[in-house]
Amino acid sequence: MPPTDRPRRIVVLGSTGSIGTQALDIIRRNPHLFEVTALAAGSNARELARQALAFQVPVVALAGADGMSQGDVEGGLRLHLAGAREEALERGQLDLDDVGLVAVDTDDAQAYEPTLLAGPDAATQAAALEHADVVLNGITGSIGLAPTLAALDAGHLLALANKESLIVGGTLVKDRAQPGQIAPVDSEHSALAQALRSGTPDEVSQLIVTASGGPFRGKTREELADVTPEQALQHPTWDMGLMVTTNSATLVNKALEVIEAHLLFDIPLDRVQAVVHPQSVIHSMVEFVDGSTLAQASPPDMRLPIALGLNWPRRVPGAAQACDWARPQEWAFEPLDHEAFPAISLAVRAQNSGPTHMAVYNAANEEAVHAFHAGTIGFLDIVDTIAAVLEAYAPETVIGTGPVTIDSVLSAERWARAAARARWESAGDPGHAHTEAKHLPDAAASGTAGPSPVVGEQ
Ligand SMILES: NC(=O)C1=CN([C@@H]2O[C@H](COP(=O)(O)OP(=O)(O)OC[C@H]3O[C@@H](n4cnc5c(N)ncnc54)[C@H](OP(=O)(O)O)[C@@H]3O)[C@@H](O)[C@H]2O)C=CC1
Ligand SMILES: CC(=O)[C@@H](O)[C@H](O)COP(=O)(O)O
Ligand SMILES: [Mn+2]
Repeated sequence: MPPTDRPRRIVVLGSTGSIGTQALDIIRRNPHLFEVTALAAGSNARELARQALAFQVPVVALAGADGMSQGDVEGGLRLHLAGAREEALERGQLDLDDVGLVAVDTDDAQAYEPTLLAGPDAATQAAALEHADVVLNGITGSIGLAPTLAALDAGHLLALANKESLIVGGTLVKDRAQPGQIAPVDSEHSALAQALRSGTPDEVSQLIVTASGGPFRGKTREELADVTPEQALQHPTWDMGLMVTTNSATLVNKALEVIEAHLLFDIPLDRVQAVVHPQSVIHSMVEFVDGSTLAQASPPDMRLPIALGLNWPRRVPGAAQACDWARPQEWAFEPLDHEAFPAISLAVRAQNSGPTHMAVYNAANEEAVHAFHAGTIGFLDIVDTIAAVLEAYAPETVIGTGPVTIDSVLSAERWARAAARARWESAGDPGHAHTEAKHLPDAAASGTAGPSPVVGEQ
């Protein structure tokens, strides 16, 4: 556990995203508790540079867009740092996403010379920095796996928003973590962790993960056929990044979260259930063996679980607004519609099918979500793609029969991404993508298909 006699040194991975910018707001409001040791982002060099200068961050990491050379990524970051310095010297302040105006001292701006990390492994290197205490993984997607493993191997507390890394890594991630080394940031899992403090493990009867139901709650499968990317991004209660917002609309997010709860809290999958709660005020519940159910409630604001994750296991006073009990309000619950939204039952079957099936599920979903937003496939094709790719997945031919390793997870992912893309790339009729065996990649050739490994190049 990080020391308590000085501010915790925080590494923020995904600092330019929804989780990352809200984390910086918490850090800024609590300088006695936190200081920023490193920031890492994907391609938003401008915002990253402004954050780095405003927070005087010693290490700044940028992956860069696909195909960019390390030199170009670093060069671009240097240019943006110079631009941020110029603006700060001129105005005495910088306006940051979610943080607002931050005053920048002239001498600090002039003297600022951070260490730069650039390229695909930059976030992983930042996660492994020796002098850090806490790594917040707020990267989107299974590209967050290598940084998650690096943070655990370095012995840091891992404040985990990037659920994908736990789900695709499965026991590989769990086995690397010391007890208590992962502090959940996902709102439902933060809620569960808080409620679980009320009883011993053998007193827990089941975990109940709440779901907003997304923007299409109540729609039938037929009604979902023509929904647009714009509609899918209208989340009823949360303001989040594109991937997780789309996943909320398909209920893939809830599917991932059910598996996440199972893995994080060592509860058998058949004792984790999901229920729709449209207000997103109760973030999840734990039912105990005596019939008692404990719920964690707060208005939907990720600053609460982010702050608790950064300061785990202690709370951060004033992190977010509490419920207003003077105001009339209603909290509703309703069962899931598994027919219109089959993502959760699909995930439960996948998790029970083998240790790499959820890596295949997630990779197929990531590809399909990008294709949906590119206008290549329809909304229903997202989960249909996951189902078809899982159906075609033969682990013995794709990854062999040995024990599961990082490399085999990455091979399964590569195969799944290629299999998903084959549905629309070779279909010839992109608007009506569908999977047939002939469209799927040859499993034996999967080692050469798809993007480069996430971890394998370290
Ligand atoms: N947003 C929310 O409220 C919640 C999010 N989560 C989870 O948290 C994670 C982040 O979500 P969210 O903040 O919404 O996502 P966003 O899309 O808003 O942000 C993603 C962040 O990841 C960065 N990134 C992408 N690729 C890399 C890379 N290779 N190396 C380093 N950084 C990279 C992006 O950088 P850039 O912008 O520069 O490309 C950006 O900073 C997801 O796993 C999500 O499921 C969970 C609960 C709630
Ligand atoms: C805030 C958070 O944790 C998100 O993962 C949220 O849960 C998404 O809402 P859904 O319940 O609609 O998936
Ligand atoms: Mn969540």
